[in-house]
Amino acid sequence: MTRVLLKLSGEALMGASPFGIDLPTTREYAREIAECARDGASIAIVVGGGNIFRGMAGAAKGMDRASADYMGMLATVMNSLAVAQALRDAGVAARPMSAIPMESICETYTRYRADEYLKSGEIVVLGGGTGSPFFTTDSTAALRAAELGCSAILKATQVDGVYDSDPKTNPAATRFETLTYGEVLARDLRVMDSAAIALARDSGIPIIVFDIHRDGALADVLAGRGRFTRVAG
Ligand SMILES: Nc1ncnc2c1ncn2[C@@H]1O[C@H](COP(=O)(O)OP(=O)(O)OP(=O)(O)O)[C@@H](O)[C@H]1O
Ligand SMILES: O=c1ccn([C@@H]2O[C@H](COP(=O)(O)O)[C@@H](O)[C@H]2O)c(=O)[nH]1
Repeated sequence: MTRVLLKLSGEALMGASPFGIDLPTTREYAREIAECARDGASIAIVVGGGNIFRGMAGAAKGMDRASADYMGMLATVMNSLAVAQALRDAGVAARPMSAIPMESICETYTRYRADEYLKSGEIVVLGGGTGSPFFTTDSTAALRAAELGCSAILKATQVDGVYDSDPKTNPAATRFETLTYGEVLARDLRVMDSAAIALARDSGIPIIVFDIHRDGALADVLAGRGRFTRVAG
């Protein structure tokens, strides 16, 4: 069975709203993820928090960086509860787990338990990032992919791959089909942070960057079809 780590951008959960969680959008992603799970994929999800809070933004406004980052991590726990609930509503077993203990809300992440749940066919939805400030959920995705033995990191985001500059600010940006980890780092292509790229490289885990907004995108990526950028060695 293919085991993959799906990194779901927090911003993707906003739908057309300016911030927060748009339930119809979240349910639509959940339906697609559930279908892939029913088709046999074993899926661990790391959820971002950019739709609710970004630590750097808080720090820029005068908060101390670590406190702002903890607020960001709490935002990812809220998102993971919403995603796990939407997955259950879509008919699959899904379990939110948090890197930061908050036992009346959800189970604390341990590698052993997450691995057991995945083996039994559940989807684990990992909130709280790494549990440490000064990191991101992209780094969390690379870390969890390595410790859970995932064959790929699927970065579900707002754009359909890695470009030579940010396509949201440069309409003339051109997309890559494939890149090496070294090229992403050397060219400072900021679709993921450099710590995440370095960790994926050191663990030999390919990263697939794709647009989550397209219908059927996840099933296509799992089948090696569709439009995406593959970052590997
Ligand atoms: N070279 C590049 N190629 C592609 N996208 C890029 C590049 N540089 C910057 N980006 C931007 O990176 C963004 C991907 O980040 P994403 O929204 O997935 O953020 P995240 O921090 O991983 O998640 P969250 O939304 O939870 O904070 C894209 O929306 C895109 O605009
Ligand atoms: O390990 C981690 C993960 C996240 N954070 C903080 O949370 C926000 C939201 O995560 P995104 O990856 O930007 O979606 C992030 O900006 C950090 O402030 C963290 O501190 N440690």
